[in-house]
Amino acid sequence: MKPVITAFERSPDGGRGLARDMRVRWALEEVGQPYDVRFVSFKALRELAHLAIQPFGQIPTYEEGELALFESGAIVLHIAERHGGLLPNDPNARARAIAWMFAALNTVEPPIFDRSLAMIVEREEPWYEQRLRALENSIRQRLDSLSRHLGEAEWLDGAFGAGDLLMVTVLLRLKGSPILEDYPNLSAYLARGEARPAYRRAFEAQAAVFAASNG
Ligand SMILES: N[C@@H](CCC(=O)N[C@@H](CSCc1ccc([N+](=O)[O-])cc1)C(=O)NCC(=O)O)C(=O)O
Repeated sequence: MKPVITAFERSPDGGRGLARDMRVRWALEEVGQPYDVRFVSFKALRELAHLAIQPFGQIPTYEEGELALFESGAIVLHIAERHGGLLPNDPNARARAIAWMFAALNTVEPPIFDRSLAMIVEREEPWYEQRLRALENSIRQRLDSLSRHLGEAEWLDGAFGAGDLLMVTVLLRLKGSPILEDYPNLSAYLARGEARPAYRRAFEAQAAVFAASNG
């Protein structure tokens, strides 16, 4: 049975893969699991039918038989647990890989996401420049630590896994920014993620949705 995920019928990110269905698409492509997409409008996000599976009125969701899941990180973890290839079998290595999933979403993503949101909705505020500087300092603090951990390694902890998948989608939001260019090993790490065939298939799929909605 093919799982069904939800995504924006018209993504505000212009097909750049920043909406969080991208990480679910990528995980499904990495494990070779075909899936269907139910596209939702911003209006539909607020309707009871969607709130019943996503209490915060957002995408993505993941439905498979009786299971309905929300939270992109939890969905990636579920996919990794149901299929091989995204988490190590060794219990300690698996636990460390899950720690990196949390680090991506809980430690690194927040200032990066908040900066991208601030640059859209807070530009006119009197305190915008100060807030932007504070957010960029927080981002640099996180990237200093991440860059130091990664060093010249290919992935965060051994083979590519769910923690790398999430971390790459987090860093994607900084692609092309002067901040990321200050960390050559993180720019190369992002490029390695983007070069994966499964990433390319997921990226092209979400980009095609935007192109079709823009047609
Ligand atoms: N913690 C949740 C967060 C999900 C989430 O942020 N969903 C967003 C889309 S991805 C975040 C996002 C939003 C916009 C852009 N963009 O580039 O315009 C990119 C990414 C959403 O549904 N927003 C609609 C709403 O809240 O009303 C998860 O990880 O699943």
